[in-house]
Parts: sequence; structure tokens; C-alpha cells
Amino acid sequence: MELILEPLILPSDNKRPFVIAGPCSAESEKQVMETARQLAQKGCHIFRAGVWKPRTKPGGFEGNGETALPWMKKVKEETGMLISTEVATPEHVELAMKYGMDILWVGARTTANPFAMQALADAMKGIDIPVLVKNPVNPDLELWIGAMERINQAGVKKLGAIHRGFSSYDKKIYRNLPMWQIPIELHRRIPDLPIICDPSHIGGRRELIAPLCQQAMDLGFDGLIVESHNDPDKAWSDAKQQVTPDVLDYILSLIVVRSETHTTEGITLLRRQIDELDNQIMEILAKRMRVCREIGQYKKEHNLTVLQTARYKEIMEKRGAQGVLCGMDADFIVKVFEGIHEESVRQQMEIINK
Ligand SMILES: C=C(O[C@@H]1C=C(C(=O)O)C=C[C@H]1O)C(=O)O
Repeated sequence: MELILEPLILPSDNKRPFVIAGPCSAESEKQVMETARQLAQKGCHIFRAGVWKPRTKPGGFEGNGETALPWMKKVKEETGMLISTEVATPEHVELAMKYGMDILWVGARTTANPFAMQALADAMKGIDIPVLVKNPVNPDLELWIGAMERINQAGVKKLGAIHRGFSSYDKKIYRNLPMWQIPIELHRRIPDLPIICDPSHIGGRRELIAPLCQQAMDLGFDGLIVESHNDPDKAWSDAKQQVTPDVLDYILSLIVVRSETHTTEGITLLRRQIDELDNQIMEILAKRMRVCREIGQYKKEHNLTVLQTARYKEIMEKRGAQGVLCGMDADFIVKVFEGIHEESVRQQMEIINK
């Protein structure tokens, strides 16, 4: 089904990105108000704080719940910022609305559960505020879109998606793997849906926030949601990935925002070159396949197997190394040649079985 969307019009000093900032959790009235005042002073227009916190294991701080909602309301009254929080159950939606929440978001663990999503969507019937849906924890684009469809069917048209990365067992640089190809594909499928990047949850570390914000801008994301705390090292949750309002302001001041639509003469000429080069790649590939078919004919006549592992291995190693010399990633070249080899084997199989 197609999403019926209305534009998300959120306050921002720039066309792009709009920025949502605030602590991971609303810990105390003092912490919420201090962080909010500092953020407002830096020109932030949308405040975030977790009121209900889904934690991996029991026993941790699970948020202050309804107690924190009057603090959020006070942020709005005192600073004029819009307020936003995560909702995971119908009760959360009801309470958030009761205290004047301006934006709701759905967390990754909830998005991953269709029953929870349907219950949330039913509770959202009749509300007219923006709802942002984080990607599910697993890299499943259909599940992400499905969650948004449920909310959209309930009548919520001001929708946005939040890319917060995907869980993996192997922890490498990132807390959650960015797998940028997934939000890129989401944008291709639903071009009018705003996509917001959450560098705090992708990176899991303060130092990664700036490069991730820049990457999101380079890919044309519409907004950012960043965790900011008045005293990050003492945060009750996600201490490592939060920055002070001051640091956040500095990070945002360094971001270069590029435009997607301003096509210049220069880029048109360069794209012509790309078309020409792609034509050459296609011709060369076709030539290579022709030679492979001849090899297939030879194999048929001499009763040889199509797959020649030693030769395949030699090609992969050589091309990988050549790719690196040409400034390309070895894994990328391996993928390209894996694809070429698969097609070459398929074509030879046709010949051998004729
Ligand atoms: C073309 C051949 O057949 C197969 C395809 C290869 C390729 O496309 O480069 C390499 C080895 C074989 O598995 C060959 O044996 O050389």
C-alpha cells in the first residue's frame, strides 16, 4: 500500500537538517530543565527525552514514566521548544497526549513487533501530531515500512522515519551497523517520507557523532536526532554516546549541508561521462561473456567441469589486489567478480547442457 503523507513542518533555522536534541532519559526535573535551557540557548527548537525506557535486561533504570511528563511540559512552557518522547504502548500514547507532547517516536524494538505496532497504531487514531518511526533492530526494510503503514492506516499522515542502525552480534566500530543501503532504499521507495538520522545510537560513542551527522547530510537525510545531556558522563543511560549542548552546537556548526536538487551544468557533463563509461563497461562485460562461452564449448568437447576453483581463486586474488591499487575497496571488487563469475558459470552451463 502507498503511504498517504502530509509534509512534516518542523521548526528549524535551516531548510535542512532539523535537529531534535535532548537527553537519552528524563532523569530528574533539574537535569531535564538544565539541559533544555542550554539547548534552547544554542538555538535548538525540538527537545527529546526518554520517559519510558525499554532496557535489554531487567533491573536497570527504566525511565521515570508519568512523573517525568510535567518536566517535559515545563520545558515547552519555559523555552518554547517542541517536546518529543518515545511511546511503546497505548497507555504511553494516552499519557503523552495528555501532557501536550508535540512529536512521538516509536523505538526500534517496538517497530520490530507487528502486534505492538498495531496496538500503538490503534491508540494513535485521531491524533494529528508527527510520529517518527525508528527502523526495527533487524535489517528488515519491509518490517520498517509495515510499521509505518499501520500508523498511516490509523490516520497519522505526518510521518517520518528514524535511521538508528541495526543490531549485530559482532560489535565493530558502531554500536548499531548503519547499513546505509537500507535507508537509501527506503528513500527510493517512498521519496516523500522524511528520513532522520540518529547518530547517537548508530555510533554508540561521542566521537562518532560528527562524522555520522556529516554522512547523513551527504546522503540527503532531512534531519538529525542527537542525544545531549548537561552532564553526559553522569547520565543514567547511554552515557558514552551523549554530548553536552555546547559540543552538539559545535558539531552542528561544522556540518556541510549539500543539496540534492540543484543540478548544475558541471554535474550534467559529468553524468554524461558516467553514461559513456557504463556503456563501455557493458560492452567489455559482453565481450568477456563471449570468451567464457567459448571456454564453455572447449570444456564440453574435453569433458571438463565448468567450475575451475583454482582459476576462480586466482582471479579473485588478483582482481582484489588490482582494485586496491586503483583506489577501490577489495571487498567491493570481490563482490563484483563474484557476480561476474556467477553469470559466467550460468552461461557455460547452458552451453555444456545443450
Ligand atoms: C571462464 C572459466 O570458467 C569459470 C569462470 C571463470 C571466470 O569467469 O573467470 C573462472 C573460472 C571458472 O570457474 C574458466 O575456466 O576459465
